[in-house]
Amino acid sequence: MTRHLDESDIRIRPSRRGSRPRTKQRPAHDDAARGFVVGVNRGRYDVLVDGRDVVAMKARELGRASVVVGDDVAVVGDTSGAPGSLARIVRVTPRRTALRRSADDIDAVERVVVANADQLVIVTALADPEPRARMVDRCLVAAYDADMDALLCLTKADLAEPGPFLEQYTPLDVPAVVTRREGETIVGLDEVRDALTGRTSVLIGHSGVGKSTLVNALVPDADRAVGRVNDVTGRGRHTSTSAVALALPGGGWVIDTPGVRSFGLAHVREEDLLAAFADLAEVARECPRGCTHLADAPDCALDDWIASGEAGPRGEARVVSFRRLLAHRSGGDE
Ligand SMILES: Nc1nc2c(ncn2[C@@H]2O[C@H](COP(=O)(O)OP(=O)(O)OP(=O)(O)O)[C@@H](O)[C@H]2O)c(=O)[nH]1
Ligand SMILES: [Zn+2]
Repeated sequence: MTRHLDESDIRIRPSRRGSRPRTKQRPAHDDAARGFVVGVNRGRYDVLVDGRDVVAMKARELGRASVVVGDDVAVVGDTSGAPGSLARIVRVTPRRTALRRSADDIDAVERVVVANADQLVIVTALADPEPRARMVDRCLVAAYDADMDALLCLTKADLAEPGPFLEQYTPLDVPAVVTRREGETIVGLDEVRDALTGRTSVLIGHSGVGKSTLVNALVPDADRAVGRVNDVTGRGRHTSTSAVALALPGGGWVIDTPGVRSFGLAHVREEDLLAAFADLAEVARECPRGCTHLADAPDCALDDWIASGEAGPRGEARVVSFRRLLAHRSGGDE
């Protein structure tokens, strides 16, 4: 890993650059190591530093700033990773993406759940349990709000055809991978692996959809990847509800979110979601101020676009899908 510079580096660096040696009195931490947060456990952070699993706490100077799985951090102190050692996180690099949730659909105070992930993998069974379109929509909203890509992972195709369910997402261009069980093997894993390799992916899904089955197939030595998990499949796998990052053998990370089954989306504004649909955002520039862009919004430019025929069938389908997502921000998962 290379040393990086961020704003705080620049701010604290003494102006007389050439004239080191380092003084003892400033807390600049320019000797800090760079780390990647792979787990959070009751105020302790599992941080990967140069391939070592280091346990760290937040330095007091970070105050109430949050540190979450996926964060790129600077650590000082004992970064040996030796048993009983404890390092300190002194800095969090500005996040590229931030997956957020509100406590519920009314509480607009959100918190970040995972940082810097590239895509949200929405794991849904095609049957047993029945797929929940509304929950998928809500995950899509969360992904787009986070500036992440979305990937549908439809499991149990041995029990039901993916076609009808998948069609709902065609206008949104959500990519999908489909898996099924044949005897003891899961077919379709290669496609899943291709979609995940080299990227940081957050997996989310309701209980019973086959998420653990997937994680175990993708990360055979999930235990060692984080250096602290003792039972990958059983209960008690993670006593906390926080996320954990597992290294993929071919590169990239899978972030499992055992406690995160749904998202409060109160913090997501129309414009946040609209930004993920460049074509619609362009049209909506003509909207009246404060337009909600919902079906009942007066003079919404999206309606004119459809009425004029300019949108075409595909544009119209996109508007309908976009509005469905907007509407599903509230009202829970069911
Ligand atoms: N028919 C079928 N069953 C599957 C498939 N994938 C997983 N299962 C079964 O579905 C059940 C649930 O799988 P898990 O991997 O435990 O599901 P999970 O989403 O991790 O659920 P929790 O562990 O409760 O969070 C298990 O009995 C699996 O064997 C599949 O592709 N087809
Ligand atoms: Zn509008």
